[in-house]
Amino acid sequence: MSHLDNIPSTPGKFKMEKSPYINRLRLHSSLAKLTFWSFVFLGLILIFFFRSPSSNPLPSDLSRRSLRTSSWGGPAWEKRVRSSARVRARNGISVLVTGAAGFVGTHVSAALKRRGDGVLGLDNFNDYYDPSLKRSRQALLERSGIFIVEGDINDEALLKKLFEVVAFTHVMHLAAQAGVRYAMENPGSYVHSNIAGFVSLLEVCKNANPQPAIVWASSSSVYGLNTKVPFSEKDRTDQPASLYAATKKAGEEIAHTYNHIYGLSLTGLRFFTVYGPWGRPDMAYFFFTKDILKGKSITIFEAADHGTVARDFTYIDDIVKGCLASLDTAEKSTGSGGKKKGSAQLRVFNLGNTSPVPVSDLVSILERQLKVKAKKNIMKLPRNGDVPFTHANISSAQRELGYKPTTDLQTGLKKFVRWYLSYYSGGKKASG
Ligand SMILES: O=C(O)[C@H]1O[C@H](OP(=O)(O)OP(=O)(O)OC[C@H]2O[C@@H](n3ccc(=O)[nH]c3=O)[C@H](O)[C@@H]2O)[C@H](O)[C@@H](O)[C@H]1O
Repeated sequence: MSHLDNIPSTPGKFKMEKSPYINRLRLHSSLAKLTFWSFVFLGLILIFFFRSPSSNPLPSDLSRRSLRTSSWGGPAWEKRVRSSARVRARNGISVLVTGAAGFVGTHVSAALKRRGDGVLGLDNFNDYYDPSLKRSRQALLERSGIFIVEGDINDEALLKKLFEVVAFTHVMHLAAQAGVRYAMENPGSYVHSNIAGFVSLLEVCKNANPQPAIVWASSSSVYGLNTKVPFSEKDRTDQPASLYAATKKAGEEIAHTYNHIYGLSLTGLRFFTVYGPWGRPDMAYFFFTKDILKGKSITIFEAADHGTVARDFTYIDDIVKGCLASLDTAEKSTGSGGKKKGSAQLRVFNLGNTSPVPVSDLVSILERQLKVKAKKNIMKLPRNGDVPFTHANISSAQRELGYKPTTDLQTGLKKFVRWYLSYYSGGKKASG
């Protein structure tokens, strides 16, 4: 019988005085096991921290929509960031564009780069609509030397790092959860992007030294159920019809707070139903085009008593001009390192087209341009966030920014249809 045969099967019953040698052996083996498992545990913790720079766990519905920050940092990454943000024109500005792979973000980034400004993009590439369209926009921007960092505006560590690498003079904040109807399906995503994300960005901007001037996307939807037209910036904005509108309105109040406490220069732009090439597949003009071409029926909403539903559709190039003029006229923030040194600029502008068009007319224009008759299904405007009409008064933007829209819906849709046909005939499938 060997010594080991004496070890009782139940360790707790082992008697030290009876077998001191075996006891020592057990003690050594326990210590070895303890050390081994401690190393494994430590290793797992290290792997977890090194692999996720964004340590905030996200709610499952948000993580599903791929909002996690992918890996960033390191000398090669910093070099790309610096090179993309390098100003090439005399008196140029360096701009961090959030939501750069989005519809407006792509157009604004490209326009800034064209005039020699430094541009760095940031986008989380979530799957609210077909991410492959966002990747195509990214490829387009890459060709003109714009790098889009893949990350979420809620990732303050990443934002801080970006400001350490580049002293941005301006932020064009376009990252948002858009869409008025989707807010009933996924309300959390609106709070996450439009409120928490905006605060996270402002926190980093307020601590930056120098603080950047910020221009950001509000929305025509803040006018909610107002009946007085055209909508003016002086009108009330306290009756939002959707959670989307409510989060944009909250953004305007949050902007006031950061301007008041920290001296951040902030300009909010109330966009009116922006459309055009590289647009958003969740918007009516886009999916109407897709469905008309497929022979699928489309639903056209009508207001009470068969009333017309109309929008002040605004072409993307006009919006881009308004964005650039806002950046160019933005005064510097007055604070530094989180401290206010004096009062700073706080502005809100309508950027619309000033000529509302009934949705039924939008459909007629599409039918003519696509040379296909739409199968129409008329339905009462559902109570899901939609408002019956929008109409912008743009006198303030005209005066302060020199903003003057020049593209009517017919001309703008022609450009959109041309892009749509060429993009989706190139092997891409319209989805989302
Ligand atoms: O200005 C804004 O701030 C917002 O503009 C946009 O919202 P909206 O003006 O509602 O655009 P969009 O959905 O294209 O519906 C257009 C019209 O088609 C009607 N509509 C819509 C769907 C449908 O099936 N049938 C229909 O008639 C519908 O009733 C409406 O009259 C952005 O999506 C939003 O993110 C925000 O930026």
